[in-house]
Amino acid sequence: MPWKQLHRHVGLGLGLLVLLLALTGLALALEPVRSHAAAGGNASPALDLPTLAQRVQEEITGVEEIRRQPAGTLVVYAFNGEQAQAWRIDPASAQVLGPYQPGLLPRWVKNLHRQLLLGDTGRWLAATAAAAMWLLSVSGWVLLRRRMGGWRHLYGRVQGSATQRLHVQWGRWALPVLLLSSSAALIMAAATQGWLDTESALDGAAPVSQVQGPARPPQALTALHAYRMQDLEALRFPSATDPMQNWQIRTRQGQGWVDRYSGTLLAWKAASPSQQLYRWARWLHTGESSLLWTIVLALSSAATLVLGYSGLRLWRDASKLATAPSTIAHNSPAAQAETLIFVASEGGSTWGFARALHLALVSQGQRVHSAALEHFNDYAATRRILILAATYGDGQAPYHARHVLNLLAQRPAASVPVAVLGFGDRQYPRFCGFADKLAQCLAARGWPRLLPWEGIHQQSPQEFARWGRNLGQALGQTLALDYCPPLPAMHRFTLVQRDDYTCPGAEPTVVLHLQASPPDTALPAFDGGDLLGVLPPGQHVPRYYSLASRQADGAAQICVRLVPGGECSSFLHRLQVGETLQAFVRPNPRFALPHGRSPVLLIGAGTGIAPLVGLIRARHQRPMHLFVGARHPAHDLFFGEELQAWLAGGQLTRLHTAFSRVAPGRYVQDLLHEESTSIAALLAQGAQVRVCGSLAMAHAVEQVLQGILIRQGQSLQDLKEAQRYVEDVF
Ligand SMILES: Cc1cc2nc3c(=O)[nH]c(=O)nc-3n(C[C@H](O)[C@H](O)[C@H](O)COP(=O)(O)O)c2cc1C
Repeated sequence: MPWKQLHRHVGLGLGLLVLLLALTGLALALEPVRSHAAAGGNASPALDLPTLAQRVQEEITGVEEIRRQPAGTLVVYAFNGEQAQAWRIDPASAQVLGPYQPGLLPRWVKNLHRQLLLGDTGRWLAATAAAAMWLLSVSGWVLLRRRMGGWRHLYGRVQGSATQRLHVQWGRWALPVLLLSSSAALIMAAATQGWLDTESALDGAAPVSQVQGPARPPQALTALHAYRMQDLEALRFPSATDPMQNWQIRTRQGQGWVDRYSGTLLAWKAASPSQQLYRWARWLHTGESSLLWTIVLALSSAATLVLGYSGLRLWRDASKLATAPSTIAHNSPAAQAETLIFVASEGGSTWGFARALHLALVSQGQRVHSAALEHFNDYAATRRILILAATYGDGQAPYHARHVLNLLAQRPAASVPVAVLGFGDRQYPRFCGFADKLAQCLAARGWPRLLPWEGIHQQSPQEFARWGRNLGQALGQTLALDYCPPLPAMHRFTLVQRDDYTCPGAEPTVVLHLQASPPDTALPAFDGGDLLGVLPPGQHVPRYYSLASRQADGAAQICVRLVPGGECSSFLHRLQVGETLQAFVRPNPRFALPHGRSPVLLIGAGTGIAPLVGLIRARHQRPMHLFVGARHPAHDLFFGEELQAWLAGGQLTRLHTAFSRVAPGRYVQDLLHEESTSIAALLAQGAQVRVCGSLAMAHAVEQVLQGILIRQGQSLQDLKEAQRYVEDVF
């Protein structure tokens, strides 16, 4: 079932109605909290039922009925001569507390909630909103499970943008409650339509007493002693003028008649299953007799507002990103195209890359057809197939392409060469896992390979352009793929300080201290390890640099090595104090440290030290061990002075350094080898590991740590899956 479409269409179509009911539901949930507070003021124990009835009868003339409201408030209805009266009474003494006046505003809100002040039509609309909420909850669960990679990971760390995280985090706590509450609302709506027997009035054929004599006072009615006060819903007194009438009682369990002359039970009618169901539904939906549940309901109503807001933003972002094949210009019919492009995408961004590739090939004079991956096929005219595939969950396919591997495994290979390009993120344990599986499956089935499969990290425009050049070579053409996914809003930063490092025989490096231009209230809060996307003047492709500081540190610090011919690094190296640049912050929540006391192993080399410094700055109050590689202690140990100060102050527990240009010439992986015993001990204590640096360094580090872990009966994959081992690789 297309759950995403269902969730989206119901949310967009009926969202306003659901939000109105959520708002009024929130107001109504606060009302029982108020009456609980009012009823809970008296700490003395409540009277038993016969005593209460006796005292009420003595104190109030013309008593007809005592009702106990779900929150515990007792109301006595009496008819004094010509006038109907209602009094609130104290459950502990039966004394009159004052006249009973239900508030007008809560009644108005209740009407708005139940029938939108529109009578029968409104009741149907409210029922529709309940059904919409139910559908949103069910589809939300399915989508949540899919996004998190299974039920087991449902409450694990959430990935994605701030809005995605907001939607998932609120959703996974609120959904169970919203599902229960909307199911209950549907049952209540069925009852309102008369499809369910709820029978709440004290009526029915009243049995007649067989005994004669004087009527007994309430305390002498033996049957009345059997009922608990907390179960009572209503007790109706027999009429003083009609000797045939008896006592009637209604409790949660059912209703009965007590003989006014003998005090025995004349008849008892237990609540039917549909009445019980209705009671449960009312309890679940209104939380009326439980303060705790009322608070939970109020919170879930508030969550609906947050979910509505974040859902709308997600929809807006997705519709900006998604480029369905129908909106791709020059999309030739599949059977006539020389090049077929198949796309697997969950969030839509891969479609942007596909579109750029499509247009670039069309501009070379090719006939190109782009389609979603589940339409994978080949035709007589097909000369090549290009697959662009994102990875989701834990190395899995985007949902729409979930059956593609089975499909490929069943079909015979054609002689058409195929290239697979993955889109993913190296911080996930299975980088581009789905593209990898696709490439393996195609190779196993015997499809010729146009290019070795490759993975693009974090939608990097540079990596995409490089792959384009390789593809061009394979096709004997020049292919310039100049595409960058839509960027977030830019902010202006001013350079306030620069620390230059020059190392003989190596490219210079600079640490830049940048301050957002005041007053920039729209700049999101950032942490060490998040990324700064810098846009050099006249360019539209950003370069990402890890942040070595938090917003609380006053300036955004980045560490930039000059890349020969690199436009962005050259621009940053030329930047002088007082000059400005355009940049934005991209959150990197996977790299952040989770709360806890377990030790932390920070491993990095070169400019890779920057995000690790950002983590140390956050003063995590836990053992922090830094392993860092550089060329020479005097030339390129970035943040060297700060590191010494943090070591002296205890913010950093141990600092291990390896210098490649100082005899005997060691790298960070050599350090890890030497310290393998202490590292093994830290890992056994549940250490968190963060690694940052070049791909080559990250591989070397992985190998050493894998060796240590195997001796402990663990593997690096275990650590990655537990998100204890996270890499930030460039
Ligand atoms: C919930 C979630 C899970 C992800 N899982 C993986 C993964 O297991 N491996 C990987 O390489 N990338 C993973 N990614 C990163 C995406 O594949 C990457 O951002 C991709 O560019 C998204 O493309 P799309 O917008 O077309 O779906 C995940 C992203 C999210 C939000």
